[in-house]
Amino acid sequence: MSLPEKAFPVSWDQFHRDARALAWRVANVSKEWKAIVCITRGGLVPAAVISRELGIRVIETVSVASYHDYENQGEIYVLKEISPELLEQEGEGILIIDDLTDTGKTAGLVRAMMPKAHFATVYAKPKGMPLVDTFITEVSQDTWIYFPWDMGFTYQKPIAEDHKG
Ligand SMILES: O=P(O)(O)OC[C@H]1O[C@H](OP(=O)(O)OP(=O)(O)O)[C@H](O)[C@@H]1O
Ligand code: HPA
Ligand SMILES: [Mg+2]
Repeated sequence: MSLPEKAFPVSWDQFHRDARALAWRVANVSKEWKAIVCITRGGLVPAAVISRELGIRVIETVSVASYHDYENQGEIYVLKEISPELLEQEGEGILIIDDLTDTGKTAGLVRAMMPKAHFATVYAKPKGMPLVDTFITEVSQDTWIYFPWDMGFTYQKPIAEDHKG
């Protein structure tokens, strides 16, 4: 697996804060969201935080999978569709949540299913930005975001050891 140039590791604390900030932002867009549609799997965690903050109890999932590694996105596929009742009115009043948008391919695919829904992600890279309505933090395209659910504690070498001649 190839590695990106830059790394942006996110702790659980940071993710919780950023997801809560996203809840504040979308609360200012509407007080009456009919439901959240979260894009699994990454959208599940921010959807839980936003659902709690805004009291939205109807949560639907759409499962889109694509990534193999940093450089090769691979084919994009829908593993689970949105239930037909939620697709009525082209997604009006629906809040779509994902953890991030990168190339924008996932966002483009789900947006096409519900053109009137509001699309929100916690993080956004420049290529995906035009496809989302609200996001919290911009991250450069050559950065890989490391989410807390993908990580574990490991030993860190002291900085001085890398500088020994
Ligand atoms: O803007 P894009 O280039 O389409 O990339 C963004 C998508 O990629 C990741 O999901 P992934 O497909 O890896 O599946 P996962 O959520 O199950 O990890 C991430 O959670 C977004 O959904
Ligand atoms: N981090 C984690 N998953 C991802 C990313 C990223 O930067 N881009 C697309 N899926
Ligand atoms: Mg995803």
